[in-house]
Amino acid sequence: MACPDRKEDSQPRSPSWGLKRSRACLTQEQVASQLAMLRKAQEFFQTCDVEGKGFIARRDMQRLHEELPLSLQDLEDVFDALDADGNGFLTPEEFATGFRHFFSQSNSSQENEDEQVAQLQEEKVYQSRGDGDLGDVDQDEEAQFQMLMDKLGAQKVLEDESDVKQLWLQLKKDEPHLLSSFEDFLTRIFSQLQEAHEEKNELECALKKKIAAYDEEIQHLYEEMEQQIKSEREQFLLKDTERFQARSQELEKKLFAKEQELERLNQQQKRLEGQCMALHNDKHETKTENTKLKLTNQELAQELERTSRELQDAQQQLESLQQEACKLYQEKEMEVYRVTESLQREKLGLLKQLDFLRERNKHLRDERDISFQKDKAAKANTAASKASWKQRSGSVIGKYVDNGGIRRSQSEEEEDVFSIPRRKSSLGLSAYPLTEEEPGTSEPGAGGPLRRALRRIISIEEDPLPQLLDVTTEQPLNKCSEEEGVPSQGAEGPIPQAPPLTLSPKSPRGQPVGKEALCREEHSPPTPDRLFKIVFVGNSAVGKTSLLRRLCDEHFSTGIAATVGIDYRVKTINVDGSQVALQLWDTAGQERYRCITQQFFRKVDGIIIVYDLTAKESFLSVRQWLSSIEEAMGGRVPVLLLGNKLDNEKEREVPRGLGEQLAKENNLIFYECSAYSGHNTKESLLQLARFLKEQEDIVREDIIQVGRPTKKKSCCR
Ligand SMILES: Nc1nc2c(ncn2[C@@H]2O[C@H](COP(=O)(O)OP(=O)(O)OP(=O)(O)O)[C@@H](O)[C@H]2O)c(=O)[nH]1
Ligand SMILES: [Ca+2]
Ligand SMILES: [Mg+2]
Repeated sequence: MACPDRKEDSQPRSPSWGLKRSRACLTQEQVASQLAMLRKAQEFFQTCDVEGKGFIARRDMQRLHEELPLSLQDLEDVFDALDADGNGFLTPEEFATGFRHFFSQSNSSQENEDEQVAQLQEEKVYQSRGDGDLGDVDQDEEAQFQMLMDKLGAQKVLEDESDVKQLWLQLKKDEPHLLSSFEDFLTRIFSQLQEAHEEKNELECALKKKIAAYDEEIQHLYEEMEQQIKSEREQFLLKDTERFQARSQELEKKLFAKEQELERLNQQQKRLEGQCMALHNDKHETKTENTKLKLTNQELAQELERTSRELQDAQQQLESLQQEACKLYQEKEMEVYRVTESLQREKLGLLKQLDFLRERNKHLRDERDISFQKDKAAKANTAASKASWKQRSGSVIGKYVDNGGIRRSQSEEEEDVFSIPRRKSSLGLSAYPLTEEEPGTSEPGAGGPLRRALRRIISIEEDPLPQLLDVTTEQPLNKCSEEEGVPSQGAEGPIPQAPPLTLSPKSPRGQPVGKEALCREEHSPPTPDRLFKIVFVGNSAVGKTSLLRRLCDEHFSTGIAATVGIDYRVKTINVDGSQVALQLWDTAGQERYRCITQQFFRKVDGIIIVYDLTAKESFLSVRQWLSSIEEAMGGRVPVLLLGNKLDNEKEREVPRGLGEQLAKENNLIFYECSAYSGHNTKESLLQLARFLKEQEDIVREDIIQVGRPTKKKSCCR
């Protein structure tokens, strides 16, 4: 823009410009000028775009300030005017369009100026003419020429009419006939020029249109490109966003997984913490328990110490008691020995008496025979003589002389009288000397000796009841003490009172204590041929007394008081065809009576340990009972273990298996029974009795084989 300005300024009225203007009336000339203008515009554009960017920025325009005589503000205005779309850049097209526009404007202003100049020149010519001598003629000619010009419309085409005017004036003057030709020529020329001018305008218009179309196309392309870039960018952004989203999703997933993992770990940690806490608590509890147990342990140890001290004391006491007992025993033995001696002396006396009586008897028989023969002769007195004999036979001797039937009752009587001194002389001496002498002294054919030899040698009379028993007032016990009591009074002098005929070979031993009970129960069966002494032991309230009552009375009585001291009953049972009398001793289970009970162990044939299967501790005490039996008898006695109260199954505390196991371990006979229902009571007793019988049978065989007396008791266990 500055460039044309500059050219305008530099050559405003140059003759070449006037030529150009005249040429522009022609189409070719117009095109050529347009091209030249474009070139110029291109040149100017390149000048402005020093860096060759392809566009001009505002900055580039401002640089021209130094080269052009324009202010910065002017340059700014120029730039704004050229920047048609106002984007701050001037494309070559914009530049060219602007340039052309500017040019055309400046051209039209130039034309106006030119016209004015021409008028001024014409005025000057006219003035000069007016100034000359030819004033009127010239004015005429001038008017004519002007009219011609006007007619031709030359003003529009010609810039300088002076040449044509001079030529026209010359012709008019010199050759007026040519003037019309010249005027025709001018008319033709001017019309052609007019046409060319119009053509040029048309071309210019077309060019403008084309440029506009071109610009539009470029604009369009530019827009398209921009659109494309935009879409590309959007696409790229979209892709990027997608990628980003995918990536973020992936990351989110990962994050989620991590979070879950974290959660899981957290939970695990919590669980572990809980466990830790629980363990800690446990530990704490265990610790406290431990300390408690330690304390208890210490206490127990102290108690143990105390108990062992007490035990020691008790042992010492026991030892002293034992020594005392031993002394007493020896004293007793001595006394027994003395009594036995006196008895033997007594026996010798009695034997002498017996001899005497036999003699006497013989004598009497002889006498009777004689009198009988005498009476035969005198038959009238038969009845009287019979009566007198009966009265006699009432005497003791008569009884003795009588048959076996009488002999039995006699032996009973005899026992009543004699058994007591013999019971008193018990303990070891027993009836041995008696039985040895008896075969010789007794009548042959009495049938007794062998049988008696096989009989049980020891009977319960050998065991004086402990003095404590005198306290108990149970019926059998009273009888026992009565029996004991009566003869003991006469023990000092039994010989004078006893009739001489009482020593019977048929009486192997005294009737056992409690024979009354036995006789009461067993009236019909014959006298039992064996007797065993059995003792019931076990904790208090296990049902020993109840069992005894069930066995002897065959009923269960409620509300039994705890047994005090010792009591007994006799029960005869049939064991495989033979009658066996069982002397059943009931002991007190309470702790304070234990020492009394233990004294009984030494002289028993069998022991029944009872426990209550609904009370565990009673079962646990069984081992204590076993050891005290072992202590007293050395394990030589058969033991029956009874678990009582089987009827009360729902309160059972001791499983059957435990009882069986204990029995197996200690080689015991074992039953579970009920005194209440009677279940297994007889069966168990029968089993024990059978065992005792078989055991005794073996001993008997041994005695027969060896042919000498053996100690009765044998071990079965
Ligand atoms: N259900 C049931 N109760 C029984 C049975 N035997 C005994 N009893 C009860 O057990 C309690 C004690 O019985 P006792 O026979 O006096 O016991 P004990 O062993 O003689 O006791 P001490 O004399 O103190 O040694 C009583 O209340 C009886 O009724 C039984 O077989 N079944
Ligand atoms: Ca622009
Ligand atoms: Mg009892």
